[in-house]
Amino acid sequence: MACKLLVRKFQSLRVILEEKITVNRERVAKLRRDNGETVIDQITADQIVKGMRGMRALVNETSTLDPYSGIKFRGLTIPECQARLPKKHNQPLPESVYWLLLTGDIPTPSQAEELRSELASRASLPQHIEDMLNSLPKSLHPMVQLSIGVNSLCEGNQFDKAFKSDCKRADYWKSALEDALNLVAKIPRIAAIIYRNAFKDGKICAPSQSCDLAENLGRMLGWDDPNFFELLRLYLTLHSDHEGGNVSAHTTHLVGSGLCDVFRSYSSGLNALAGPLHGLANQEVLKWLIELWKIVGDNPTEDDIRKYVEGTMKKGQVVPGYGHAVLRVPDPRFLIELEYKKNYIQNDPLLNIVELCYKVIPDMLKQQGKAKNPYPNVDAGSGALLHHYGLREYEFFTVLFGVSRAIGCSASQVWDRALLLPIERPISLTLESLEELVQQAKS
Ligand SMILES: CC(=O)SCCNC(=O)CCNC(=O)[C@H](O)C(C)(C)COP(=O)(O)OP(=O)(O)OC[C@H]1O[C@@H](n2cnc3c(N)ncnc32)[C@H](O)[C@@H]1OP(=O)(O)O
Ligand SMILES: O=C([O-])CC(=O)C(=O)O
Repeated sequence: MACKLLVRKFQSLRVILEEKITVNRERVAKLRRDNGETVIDQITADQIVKGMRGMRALVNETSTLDPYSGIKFRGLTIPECQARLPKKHNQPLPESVYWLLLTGDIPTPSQAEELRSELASRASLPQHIEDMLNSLPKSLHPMVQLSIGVNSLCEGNQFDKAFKSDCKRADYWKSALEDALNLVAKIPRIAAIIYRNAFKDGKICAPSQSCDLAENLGRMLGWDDPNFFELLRLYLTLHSDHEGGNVSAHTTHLVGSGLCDVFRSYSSGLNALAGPLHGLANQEVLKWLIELWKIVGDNPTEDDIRKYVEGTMKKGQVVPGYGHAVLRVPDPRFLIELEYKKNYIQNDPLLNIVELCYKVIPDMLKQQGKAKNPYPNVDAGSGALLHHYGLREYEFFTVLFGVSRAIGCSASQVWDRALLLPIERPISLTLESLEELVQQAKS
């Protein structure tokens, strides 16, 4: 018996995906048939001991990252997404970003609306998950709470049902899509409950059927400010995806490759995001900036900033928000954050400090001579923008990153199942065997 149609109400997205999946499966089959044994790259010993940097080893359809021009979502830069995707006010709707990442197509306004309405209809949580979240200690880091909340969504997931039934492997993507839609629809409410419990009075409004994902998130967090919703739309676009090799996307992909459903895979991805060298930098930057602001006041000089940065470096710490494993230019996402400040925000002292840091820090990192990329990344500016609109509890910031990254990671997981990608299982080496391999390669 064939797998039942799980995405009943959602024919257009499903039909579009089905057509594209058929074409892309044929591409994979042809690639393997004609060129499966073709050597396309070499690996150095350095890459093996230095975090696989530059090693091209994963298939990921949703986005690509160029060291010099930055991220492209399905071939579109973020400014192109801002110009071409259906939007509300001036920023793309998160739903249109999701449609783009899932299908590779720019949605029509009615397709974006269809997805908006579908996600809004799924935005509430089962009562027992709300109760469970409400029972967590307020002191538990918000990212741990988010990971627990997302993990708990796996109960009754469609992917496990399909796996345990006689659903064909070729149809797994359909249940993966169903779960992916639920993840993206429900994660804003998990995030908002965590925020309201940890930092406010625990009361929270219900999600609205008529709002987009960003406005619903903003309202449930407790805001009633269209400008904040607009910032959230930008934030959700900027952080949604960064090709497949970053720590959170790669973790999600790896866990999913063992055929874990998207909730458990992404819960693992969230734990990966919570590392200070990755998504937690979002929080670390603001903590660092607030300390700097306290010391230097509203109108610091470049020398004031230099002194503070020197202090960070002398302690042997990284300057948060600077550097990148792939990018070799200022992160285009950071430049868009500065542009947003220029267009919408007059004279915010903390954001002025962010700009002054950008003038001073790259030269200092160049002088230090260690960081391969001395420029700011996305985390250098996003927290100060949230701070401007009154969201100041920086321990919560990476949760918003996690809400956004669910869009890219879950779209990728649908494609992992669509392309029938197998369990990921590379081979590790002991130092001894690596030394031997190096000797063999040289002789
Ligand atoms: C959403 C994101 O995940 S964006 C990244 C967010 N993270 C941060 O902002 C934290 C600060 N930045 C960093 O720690 C790093 O630049 C990373 C993790 C982003 C990239 O790491 P890598 O690819 O290993 O960087 P790179 O190859 O340039 O590192 C070389 C050396 O420069 C140092 N370095 C890199 N960035 C910085 C920095 N911002 N401040 C000080 N030193 C740095 C590294 O610690 C490393 O030192 P070591 O040789 O003593 O071990
Ligand atoms: O690409 C990376 O390694 C980190 C990053 O900027 C992201 O995940 O957004």
